[in-house]
Amino acid sequence: MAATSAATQTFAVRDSDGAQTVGRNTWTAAGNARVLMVGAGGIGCELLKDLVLSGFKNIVIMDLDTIDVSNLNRQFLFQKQHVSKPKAYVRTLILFLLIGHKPVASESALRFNPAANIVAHHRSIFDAEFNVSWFRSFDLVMNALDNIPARKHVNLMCRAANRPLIESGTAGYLGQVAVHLKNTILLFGKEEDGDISTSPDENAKEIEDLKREADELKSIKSNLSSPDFAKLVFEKIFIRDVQRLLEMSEMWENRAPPVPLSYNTLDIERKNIQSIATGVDRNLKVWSLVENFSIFCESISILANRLVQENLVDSEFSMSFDKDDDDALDFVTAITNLRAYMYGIELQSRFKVKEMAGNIIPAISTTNAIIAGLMVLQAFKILSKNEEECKNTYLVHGGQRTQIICGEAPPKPSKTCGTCQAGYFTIHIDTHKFTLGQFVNKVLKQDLQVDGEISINESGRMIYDPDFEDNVTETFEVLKISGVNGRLLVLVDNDDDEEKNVAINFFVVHKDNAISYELDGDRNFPVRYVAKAPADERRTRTDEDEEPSNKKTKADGNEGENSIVEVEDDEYVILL
Ligand SMILES: Nc1ncnc2c1ncn2[C@@H]1O[C@H](COP(=O)(O)OP(=O)(O)OP(=O)(O)O)[C@@H](O)[C@H]1O
Ligand SMILES: [Zn+2]
Repeated sequence: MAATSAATQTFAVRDSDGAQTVGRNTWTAAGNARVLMVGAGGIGCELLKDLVLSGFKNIVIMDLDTIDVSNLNRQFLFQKQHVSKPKAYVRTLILFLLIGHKPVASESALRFNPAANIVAHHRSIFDAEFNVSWFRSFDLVMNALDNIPARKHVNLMCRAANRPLIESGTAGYLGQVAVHLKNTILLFGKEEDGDISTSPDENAKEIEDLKREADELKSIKSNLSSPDFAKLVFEKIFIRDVQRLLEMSEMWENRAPPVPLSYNTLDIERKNIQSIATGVDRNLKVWSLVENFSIFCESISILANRLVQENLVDSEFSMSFDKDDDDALDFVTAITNLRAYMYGIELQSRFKVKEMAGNIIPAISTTNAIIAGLMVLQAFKILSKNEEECKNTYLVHGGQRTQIICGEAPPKPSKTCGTCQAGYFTIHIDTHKFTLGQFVNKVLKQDLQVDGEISINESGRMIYDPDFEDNVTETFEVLKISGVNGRLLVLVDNDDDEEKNVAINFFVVHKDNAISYELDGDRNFPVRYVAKAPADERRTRTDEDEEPSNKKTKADGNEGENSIVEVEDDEYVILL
């Protein structure tokens, strides 16, 4: 096959070439490292090529998807005949072209040897068999994903397995590479700021407003089948809500106030317009105010009718926006334009609204290529033990900056972030014998000295809390937390489910005939106990202070170093 030899010639890298380029030590470290690459799409495609060409020899690829025609314009390794094949599988074939070795099929994976040992899984990274022990088998994990849940999951697994993670993302011309080393793991994206506190008066007013709003919406919703439904919605959003806002005069001191629309006037004008543009024009032309009004009325009736029909079958059914649903897009275009008109904002075409509301950001292959390359540079630093030189790297475009690529040291773990502050343990037990009660008393209370109101969740299912002790005599097997990778999240304070309250994660591994338990993990994880204090005790506490009366807070310290610091207005964290 001509293509094969051409590709082989172009891409083959001899050991001596690579060693000369990056230095023998780095080259050897890359060659010896076992790397996991999660996601084989836009970035992954580039990354895989870069890894192989940079001397990496042991790579595991994971991608759950198959190739779509729409991928071909930028995921250059894919060709037309690969459409609908698993991405992971085709990667292997393509590498075969790159370095000229035959793929050998195995059950769920394909591998080939000897220059590079690449295993491809057409699977989701969430699958239970990819557990902590499995993650531990890698020296480095690289994410080339397109969604936050999968990124969070890999982050969690890397923390638990104590493996470095190089994270990536691109959006149009923008891109970023984030390095998550041990103890610097952060969630993808920015930490959220704490809640802004409100006074009791403000709260009462807020509750009253929320109630009024809920009643109003309920009454409108009860008129879904009424011919006046469009009018009811219109009058709420474009008249009453605006009038309420206009009453807050301080809001409009420095900007132009909105002008409420008139249903009746628009309704009369609507009868005079001929027909709304169709076809390409409908998408590209900016509709007039009356056209927007008319399409608003039409589309909302269609959607309301659809909702009524669906609710006959499933009373819980609710609609969500889909950019490819024509009626939904008509509705969103019209209603945003009506609102924009009211505020003197430029109206937009249906096409533009689709791009914005559908969050369509063109994928740019150059950006993916740059980001993949930058990931490999960070990988070199980690593998050649120069971790302190790692940088979170940003590809920026426009604005004030003159440089396109900027780097900064990865941020320190956040003191208020649940993922940063959580403890991660693997516990080896005989799941047929070990009971939940033993876990609570021996592991949590005695060994880790966790105190307070603990509740335990497993994959979203609550299995224990202080008012629900039914399971304490059950074994893990009976509770179906068996096998290789049942994940327990220990939540302290079950008043609210905020993620930051997740204090300790346990990965349960079954061990035949284990007499007691073995616990692997860093016992010096920062937060031992997160609890909400009653509102009147909101202040910074120290060891000497009295415990909040209704909480069994324990500062567990004998060196006087432990202190309870207030991290947010209504919460104490004990730092060890
Ligand atoms: N849980 C997961 N396990 C394994 N692979 C995943 C998981 N979630 C997402 N992926 C993969 O990550 C890749 C992300 O690549 P990319 O952002 O280029 O997406 P794409 O689907 O190829 O392109 P686009 O979304 O732009 O059409 C996809 O191939 C996707 O299948
Ligand atoms: Zn964090």
